[in-house]
Amino acid sequence: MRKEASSLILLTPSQMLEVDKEAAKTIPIIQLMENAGWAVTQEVVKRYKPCSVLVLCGPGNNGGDGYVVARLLAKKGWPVRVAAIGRPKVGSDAEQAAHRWAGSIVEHPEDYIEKSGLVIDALFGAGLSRNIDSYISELLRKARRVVAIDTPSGIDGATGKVMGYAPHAELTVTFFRAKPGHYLLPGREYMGELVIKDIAISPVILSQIKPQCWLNEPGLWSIPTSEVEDYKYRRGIVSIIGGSVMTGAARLSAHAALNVGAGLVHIFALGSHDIYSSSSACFVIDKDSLETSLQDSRRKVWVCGPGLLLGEAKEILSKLIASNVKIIADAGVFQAENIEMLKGVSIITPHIGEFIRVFGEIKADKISAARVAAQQTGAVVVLKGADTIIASPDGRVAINQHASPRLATAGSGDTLTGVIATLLAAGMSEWESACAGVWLHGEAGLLCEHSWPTAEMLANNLGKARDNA
Ligand SMILES: NC(=O)C1=CN([C@@H]2O[C@H](COP(=O)(O)OP(=O)(O)OC[C@H]3O[C@@H](n4cnc5c(N)ncnc54)[C@H](OP(=O)(O)O)[C@@H]3O)[C@@H](O)[C@H]2O)[C@H](O)CC1
Ligand SMILES: [K+]
Repeated sequence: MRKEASSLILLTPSQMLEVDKEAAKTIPIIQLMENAGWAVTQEVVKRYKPCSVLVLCGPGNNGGDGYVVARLLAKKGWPVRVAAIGRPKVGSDAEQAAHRWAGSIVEHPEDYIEKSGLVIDALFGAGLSRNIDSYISELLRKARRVVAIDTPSGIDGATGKVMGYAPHAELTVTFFRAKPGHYLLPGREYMGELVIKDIAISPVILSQIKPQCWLNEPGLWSIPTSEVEDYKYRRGIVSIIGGSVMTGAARLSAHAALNVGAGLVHIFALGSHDIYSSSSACFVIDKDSLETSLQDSRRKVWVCGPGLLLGEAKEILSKLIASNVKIIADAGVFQAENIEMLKGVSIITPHIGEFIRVFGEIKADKISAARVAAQQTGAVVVLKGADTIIASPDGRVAINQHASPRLATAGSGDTLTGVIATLLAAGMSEWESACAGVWLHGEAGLLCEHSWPTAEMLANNLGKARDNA
């Protein structure tokens, strides 16, 4: 089902704290905590039969949620133990929640954790501020089945990084909106099933927060549908530079473009035309010079990079930039450690190795690095990986989790470039084309998950993927 763009918003832990502050103006935090604890309890009883539960409560509001869960599960007759790892501050909401827990508090959770049927991890959530210490990591290591409140403790909600240690949860229940760390790797691997629960915070607050990050799903963008009066020029023309030596990449890009609905695909071949013209009767192979081809005002979108040698990529890219066409740069273009060369390009699609070659090592995290690269080049950056990040020069970021590891096959990137080019040629914006292209590519991979897809198989599934968006 198509989701509302608002439900795809991801909030960093600091934005979430702002939300809490705003929400507290109308609903007391203790009530939000009750709602959060109730939401977790509901999800637990839905999935598990009554069993012995150990709730590990931290000193902050994450711990506060834990005390509520303990109380509600005990009320349902479940055998519950609570361990307080750090006491809540005097007068805090978490302290109030702790007071409402009438049961005992175990002093040595290490004596019970292995024997507990379920461990509720309510140690740290949005307020995680440093690495988990060795006592806590050793304790968590002993847990057999973990349900995490908000996030498994130790996962940085902003980046998905593991701060020292984090348990692998079976279920993670978060509230209002998810965080980037729920979907970025390695964090995503620690969530188990992720459930986002409404705890009565009004979405109106979001307009004050000005979110900049989304999960990449249909709803964030929409792809033009075919119309009765469609004709090839309205569907859009994609022009692809074909390498002189490595000809497979441009052919795959072209194949993908046609399969995902391009009206027309031109290939401008740098070497012999033969291999390109014999690949598909549907490709139009340019006979004119590049300069003449560029004068055709209907040909607004050009793909430069797949299968190109460095010298070829450099020379052609500068000519394309000078012609003011929209360019999607990939592969061959990233052989140069040169950011300047990319200024004037619309979309770049590097994988992590290519990204590092051009922009240098990732110092902080992938989201910040992709944002900076987008600002430096003025291009939408598609940082490809199992958690592809799409970053716009205006600061917007989308995280894609809609993909299969089986997409990691030779030529897969070339097909992605062809898809994005097609959407751009169909009139979508750079940002939307990049986001939608990444999702369609993922969907095509998921459609052939029963096998080990080749890039050609991926390309063949793109039409169906477009219909599913
Ligand atoms: N809107 C909502 O979604 C609501 C969420 N709720 C829950 O509240 C938490 C966030 O609560 P907060 O109190 O801000 O933070 P935490 O409970 O996650 O943790 C803060 C305390 O933990 C200490 N801390 C942090 N990291 C470590 C560490 N590695 N080792 C030891 N102690 C640590 C921190 O200490 P400081 O020295 O940094 O101050 C704090 O004492 C959210 O996750 C939800 O579960 C609410 O229920 C309301 C609605
Ligand atoms: K937690």
